Amino acid sequence: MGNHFRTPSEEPVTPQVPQVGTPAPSHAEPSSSAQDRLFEQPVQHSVFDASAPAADIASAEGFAPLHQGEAAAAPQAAANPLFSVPSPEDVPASRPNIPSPMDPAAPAGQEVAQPGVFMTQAGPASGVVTDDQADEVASLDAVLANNPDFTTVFAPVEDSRARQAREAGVEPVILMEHVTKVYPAQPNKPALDDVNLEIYPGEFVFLVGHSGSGKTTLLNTMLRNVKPTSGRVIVAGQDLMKIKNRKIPFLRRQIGAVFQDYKLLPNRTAYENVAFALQCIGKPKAVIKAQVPEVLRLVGLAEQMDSLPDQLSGGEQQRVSVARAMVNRPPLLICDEPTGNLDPAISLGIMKLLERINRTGTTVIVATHDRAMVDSMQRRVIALEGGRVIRDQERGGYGNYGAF
Ligand SMILES: Nc1ncnc2c1ncn2[C@@H]1O[C@H](COP(=O)(O)OP(=O)(O)OP(=O)(O)O)[C@@H](O)[C@H]1O
Repeated sequence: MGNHFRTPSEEPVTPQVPQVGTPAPSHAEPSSSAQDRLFEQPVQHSVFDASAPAADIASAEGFAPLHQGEAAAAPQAAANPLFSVPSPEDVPASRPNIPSPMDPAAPAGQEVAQPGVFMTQAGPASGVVTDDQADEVASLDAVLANNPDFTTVFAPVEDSRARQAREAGVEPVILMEHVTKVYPAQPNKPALDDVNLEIYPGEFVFLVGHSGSGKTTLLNTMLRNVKPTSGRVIVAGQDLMKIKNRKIPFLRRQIGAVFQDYKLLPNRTAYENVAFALQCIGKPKAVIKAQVPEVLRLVGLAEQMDSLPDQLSGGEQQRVSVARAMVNRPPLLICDEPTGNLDPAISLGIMKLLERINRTGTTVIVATHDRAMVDSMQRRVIALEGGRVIRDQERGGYGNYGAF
């Protein structure tokens, strides 16, 4: 997705560097023994500590290969203070800053419209909401809340989770402030237009919107593949507008990336594709030998390690790609239409896999056109339109926009 009008002279803005998810050749930075030691320890993850062994994931309850059945249980993230943001299940679906129809009405003339809020008239000039009006709005709210399609149309821009995290002193993994991107080829049509976002550790976020609404550009700014025209992008404490080129490989090794077209090396086996990601960041052979089979087992490909990509189905190839993205245990996983080439049943498996990875504490961001998936998972949804965030909903569905 999202390769419109790209020219070699424009993107990427930084030198090609090895990164998890985009294997690069052997000029990878040498390993440091400290990093390797860290990699081999049972880790307390920092937001940007990419080093937990895959065995940690395996030990996470229920995080088993897909074919081994269901029941992924609670995440281990709770044991980790840095991943202590409440899970979506723990966060009340209330809408704190949104006036309830049961609240006393604002004095006449002082009603403040909020974006996306289903506003009602405040009632008669006296400011009193009649019981009938309150009942009507309450029942409509209930309908909206229970129907993803309606909910997404009328949903408010919510910030309760962000506020909770902020109050708890947790830093966002991703912070975007007034981010605008104008590609030279389209000077009058910003691909991103004053985007403000906070994404916290452990969140699972869907990014939706029409084709061309800016999803890929937004993900690319997080990876520093695209440098915004203006604004501020902080990823795990690194200011990407100021980061030095030589530090970008370190940034990217903390971010797993999964793409619609898998981006596997065609002449390498599943094992070799995953191993290559570790080789690129200088992991010792012993670590690679231990980690790669483990992570392939976790994605249910224990039997296909020696298969070349063209001997695998689309879903299996995508699982190799997910394995490659997660083998270094990045705290952040960015997925650009990971199910775009897959049929619905296979897509479901990939999404379950991503959800399980998220349950181990990894922040997962998924750009998708998969309406059914977004509706069924009811996670945080950020909707883009014309490069602007038009909806940021703590738990939502796909909505009536963002479809093809
Ligand atoms: N390298 C580029 N040069 C010029 N314009 C670009 C470039 N990349 C993207 N655009 C434009 O920026 C806008 C956003 O594109 P982007 O690929 O981010 O959208 P998207 O939501 O990911 O779309 P899709 O769902 O089709 O992948 C579009 O108008 C697109 O044509």
